[in-house]
Amino acid sequence: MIKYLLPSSLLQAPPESGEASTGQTGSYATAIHTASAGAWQHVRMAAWLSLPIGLLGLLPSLFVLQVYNRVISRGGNATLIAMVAGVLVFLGIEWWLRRKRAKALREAGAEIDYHVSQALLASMLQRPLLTLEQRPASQWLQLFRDVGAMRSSISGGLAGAFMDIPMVLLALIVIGIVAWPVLPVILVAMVILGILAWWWADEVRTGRVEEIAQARALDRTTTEVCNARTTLKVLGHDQAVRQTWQTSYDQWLTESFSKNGELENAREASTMLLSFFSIAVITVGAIAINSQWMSIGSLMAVNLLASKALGPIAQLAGNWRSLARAHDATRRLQTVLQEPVEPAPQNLQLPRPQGRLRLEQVSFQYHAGHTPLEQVSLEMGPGGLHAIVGRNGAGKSTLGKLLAGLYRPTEGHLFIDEYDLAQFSRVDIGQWIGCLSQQVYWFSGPIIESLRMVNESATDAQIVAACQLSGAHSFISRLPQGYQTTLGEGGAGLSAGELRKLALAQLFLRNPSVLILDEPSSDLDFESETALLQALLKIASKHTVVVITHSVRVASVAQKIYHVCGDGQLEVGTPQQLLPKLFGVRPAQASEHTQTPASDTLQEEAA
Ligand SMILES: Nc1ncnc2c1ncn2[C@@H]1O[C@H](COP(=O)(O)OP(=O)(O)OP(=O)(O)O)[C@@H](O)[C@H]1O
Repeated sequence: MIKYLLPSSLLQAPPESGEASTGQTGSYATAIHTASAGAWQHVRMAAWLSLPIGLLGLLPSLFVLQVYNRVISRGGNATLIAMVAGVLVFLGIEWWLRRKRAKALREAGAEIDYHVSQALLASMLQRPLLTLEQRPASQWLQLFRDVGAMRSSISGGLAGAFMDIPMVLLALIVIGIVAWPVLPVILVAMVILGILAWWWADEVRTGRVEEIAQARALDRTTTEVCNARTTLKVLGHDQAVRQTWQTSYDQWLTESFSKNGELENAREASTMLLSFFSIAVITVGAIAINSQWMSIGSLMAVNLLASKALGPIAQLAGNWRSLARAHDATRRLQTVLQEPVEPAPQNLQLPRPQGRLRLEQVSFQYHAGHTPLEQVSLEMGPGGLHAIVGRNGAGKSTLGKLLAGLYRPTEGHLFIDEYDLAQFSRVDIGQWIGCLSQQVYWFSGPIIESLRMVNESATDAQIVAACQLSGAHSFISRLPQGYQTTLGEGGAGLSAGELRKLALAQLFLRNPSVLILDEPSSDLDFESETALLQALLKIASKHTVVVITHSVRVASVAQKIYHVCGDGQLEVGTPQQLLPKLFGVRPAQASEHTQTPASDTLQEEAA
């Protein structure tokens, strides 16, 4: 049955896809197929249960037939009581079987939801940063909602209607036996309802494309407005945004309203047709009774049987929309799940590198065509503080992301010690290369839990030491609940500088060989920047520290400066060589406020 509810082409395991350079193309491509195979046993169970349910569904009509033909004419009350008792018992059994069938279908839906949701989340987290950045959050949310659409097509009313189709056949057989003169009327009714259901299915399907496009546009706008709510408040010019949102909303509402209207028409028309055919059955039946071709009991029974025969077909017409939605959802999910992901973690304990980074003829080009780096070769570390500088948009963060293994070079190779980074997943690389990005996102919840998230085995002493090193300990200590303070979404409740210090503490807790920090001091006050520089200098004695910065103070204490020129080229030199040219100052002037700590405040276990 899954085959009918979901696009059958997707339920076959896709052919082995050609492996991309990452080696993991389509590793989740079979997720829907696997989930459907898992759900199949529940669906099969539901299908088997449908047979006795179908048979028991005939009982009320046979009961009516017997009451009219035997009980009323012969006045046998004892027979009636026995028959009622029997029917009640069988109704109880039918109710129990129906509950079991509904549970089996729910389990089938849950099986699909569970596996596909997990595959979707894993594939989202495991895809290269560059492709991750290309799909907005609203589209990811839509995909997770799509999983729900798949589930409800299996466990909702539509699946029940499909399961009841065998009942249609049984009902027709009984009608043929007890009331053959009305059989043609019912067959004609079935054909008309079937044609209408098919025709509406096509209507729904063709209209869905436009409706989906409008719904997506609305989702995108709504997500952006929600993300930018504080900015809008600050700027105080929400009128333009309201206008954009309203336009998008109106377009979606108009489309959805007209599609809903068509479906309502389909549903109402089905109900009216059922009533019409009921009258037609009674009329033909009455003529047949008058001609003594059948009894009144048969007519009463056939009235009940007709609803059993026509009900599932009428229900299908009303449920096409959810079938169309499930089809679209499954196709979208399948496309996304087939997209390339990064290699899976190697789970191999390799010797920890010392932290020597080497770029060999590396070029990097964005899909849009921009090439921030062209044939760049360089070496950093092991150890030491290295500053990457350059004008806005020159390509500093791009270089940082390449060094962190977040972007893969378009050409050339990148090594950490003797290892080529191309062979590792981001999870593997993450043990050795830690990265603090320009935008820090903090998860809601107690501070201590978010800190522990990055290193579950960290002791309390190590967490406190990492916070002391990053400068977070002093402000956390002043909070009434200290480390147990619960922060809101995105770290609401703390300042940008405080959040940056917390993110730094997380980075220190991971204790990587190489630390890459993208503008770590951008939100920090003068004193905090001084403290950070002292901490970084100390860490740089044992680790390779790469800082992307616009700060002349940071650049002045670096062992080497890497100037990203913006034309794809890179200039390397000491602060003495490059500071006067790039910042117009001498290193001594820039670093006069930065002294290495007199006492050893660095907690070795944290770094
Ligand atoms: N995901 C992306 N897709 C396409 N182009 C991008 C992407 N990210 C950055 N760019 C482009 O690449 C160039 C370098 O960006 P990058 O973020 O590396 O600059 P930067 O030197 O770090 O700038 P800033 O000092 O402003 O942070 C920019 O021109 C930018 O428009």
